[in-house]
Amino acid sequence: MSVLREDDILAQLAAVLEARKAATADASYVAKLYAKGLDAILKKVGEEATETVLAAKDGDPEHLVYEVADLWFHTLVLLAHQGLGPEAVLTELQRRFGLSGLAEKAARGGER
Ligand SMILES: N=c1c2ncn([C@@H]3O[C@H](COP(=O)(O)OP(=O)(O)OP(=O)(O)O)[C@@H](O)[C@H]3O)c2ncn1[C@@H]1O[C@H](COP(=O)(O)O)[C@@H](O)[C@H]1O
Repeated sequence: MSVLREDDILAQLAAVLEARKAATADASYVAKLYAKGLDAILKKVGEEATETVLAAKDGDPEHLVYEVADLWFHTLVLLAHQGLGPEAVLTELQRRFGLSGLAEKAARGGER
């Protein structure tokens, strides 16, 4: 069974991110990011991660949700740029589901 339905917002967004690979940079934020390249995308992911941390510290749930949405969005752009989609991450989370994080870490023999 697929981890993602076609009408799921993640699947719809992933389809738009794929389509933006053929778009011109002046008409689309995503196409502009693709044109800037991997380092620019990674910079946005780093910025949004920092903004998520700051939002969590300020205690406003709406602000936190807003920043996590920015972070998820930019990680989806990163995945698309690397030829991947959300289904790869969801499949990995599904594989881990029910596995104790502590047991998994012990099986690895400590830190990764
Ligand atoms: N979900 C998003 C989304 N979330 C955040 N953003 C953009 O990500 C940027 C967040 O960066 P910042 O908060 O740092 O704001 P900023 O100063 O404007 O950003 P920079 O100029 O520094 O990059 C903003 O420009 C937001 O508009 C998004 N841009 C697009 N999408 C989705 O992607 C689709 C395709 O977008 P386009 O390619 O622009 O049509 C859209 O229809 C949406 O569904």
